[in-house]
Amino acid sequence: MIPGAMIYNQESLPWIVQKFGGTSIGKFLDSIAGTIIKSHLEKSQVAIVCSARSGDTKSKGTTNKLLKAAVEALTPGSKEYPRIVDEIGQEHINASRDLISNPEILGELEKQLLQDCAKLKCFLEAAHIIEEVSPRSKDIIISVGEKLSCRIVTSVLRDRGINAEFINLDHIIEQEFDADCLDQTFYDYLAQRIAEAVKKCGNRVPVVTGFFGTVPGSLLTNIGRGYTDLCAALLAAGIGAKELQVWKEVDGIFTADPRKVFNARLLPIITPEEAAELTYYGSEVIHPFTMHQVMRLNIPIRIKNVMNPSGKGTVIFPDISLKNGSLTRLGLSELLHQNGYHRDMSRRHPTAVTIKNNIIVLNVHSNRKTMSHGFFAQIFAALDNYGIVVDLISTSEVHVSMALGAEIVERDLHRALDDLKKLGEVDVIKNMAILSLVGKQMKNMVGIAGKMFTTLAEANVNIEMISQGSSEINISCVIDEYNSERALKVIHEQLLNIPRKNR
Ligand SMILES: Nc1ncnc2c1ncn2[C@@H]1O[C@H](COP(=O)(O)OP(=O)(O)O)[C@@H](O)[C@H]1O
Ligand SMILES: N[C@@H](CC(=O)OP(=O)(O)O)C(=O)O
Repeated sequence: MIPGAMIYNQESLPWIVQKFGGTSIGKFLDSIAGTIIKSHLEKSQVAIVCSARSGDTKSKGTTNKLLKAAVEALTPGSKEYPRIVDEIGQEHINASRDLISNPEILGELEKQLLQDCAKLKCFLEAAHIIEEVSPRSKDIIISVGEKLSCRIVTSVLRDRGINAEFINLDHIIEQEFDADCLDQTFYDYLAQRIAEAVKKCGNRVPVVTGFFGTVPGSLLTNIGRGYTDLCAALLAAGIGAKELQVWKEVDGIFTADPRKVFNARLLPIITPEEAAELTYYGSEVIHPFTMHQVMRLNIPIRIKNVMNPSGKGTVIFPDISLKNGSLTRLGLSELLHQNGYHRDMSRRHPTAVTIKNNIIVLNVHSNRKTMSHGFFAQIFAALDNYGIVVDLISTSEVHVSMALGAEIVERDLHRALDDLKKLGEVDVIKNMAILSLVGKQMKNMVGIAGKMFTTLAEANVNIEMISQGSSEINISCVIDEYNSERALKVIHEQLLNIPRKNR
């Protein structure tokens, strides 16, 4: 390359999609732009998808601040929401000044950032006047986070000699869809639309807002927080990428949360079902909708660490790779054996253990002496009426125990309880945790449940409820949240701390 010449995507190379989370952009943009993206451009065409910027933690990040501004806009006489927007604007300008040396690029960027913030202030002002923030308005408010973040990333890349282009997905959805039934047709449409937007960039490196437009029924309601992972997966699917890389601040997926279990092992490979189960039950490494969109097209996901870019990370590999032989092409069949999988993809040992805190248990004991048909149906109808999702369930003929995430609105819970009390005796236990042992086809591992519960008993951990679903992949129990970290550690020690030669 001629010194000083701009770097572009090279059309003959295969695509990879790289997704960067908010805290990574907040803390490591210098190395993301200067090292990570640059080095991948040598072997691939790269498309970047970014979340809204966060400082040290997601809880103090831009998306949470924007949601707070939306709440403030509804508070009579509040002066807080314009202040929050100014604070967000200033943080982004400060970050840009720290990272960009070219005065022209910086000047243009600051102008754009100020414009986005001014527009947001007007929007919030209007919401304040009409005293209404609809789900759709909330989406528009949070979309500013990804816009500001992607503008900075694009400018920093240009400053480092990479010819990047900002892509805003605000208006990507032009067709009508039924908000109550966002099926694969909708996701296929989105994948194709996002890919079209990216292809319009030609050989410039696309920097795509992880926020994707007017999702019917609202993005926050129908997809939820962490939606950027799904956006990246849809782009990977639409563009036919050879790999989706999700960059985080952890080396990959471990046998347990590495912040809590210090000798947790990094898993070089994992099946999508196992990754989904871990994500759902507390190890929030990737948005749960992400997996399906890429796996169905045989595209692997690699979780990598922005603080350790040369690490291999964890590969979530598509099961179908096994069937059509592409696993060998991906260089994974050897890895598969080394990592405790049999050829039929069952596991020799459990894969990981995870904890989901902040759980409520509901016990319903039927008031009839004999089983009346419709008892279960009535329970689920009562919960469904108030949009309450059940994480785990265990039943006998006249007794149902359910574990629910405690983020349920208190009012909805009370109303559901009133309905449930008509069916029988109900008791509610708060501050509980779900402990899940995950592993593909665990039902074939004779004695594993026995070992799990003996280990907990020996550690004096009382079990409130047990569930081994038909999924074959998860044995879960509900324990007191107070015991959760200790339980995680003993289960890891006894069931996952497997000597290398036996793995
Ligand atoms: N089994 C697991 N493997 C890896 N990380 C896990 C696991 N369980 C929980 N975690 C936690 O998930 C977090 C995900 O990475 P991080 O980059 O910090 O998140 P985010 O992108 O949401 O900011 C880590 O902080 C890690 O401690
Ligand atoms: N900014 C959004 C979207 C997102 O995907 O975030 P992250 O990639 O940092 O989890 C959120 O906070 O939910």
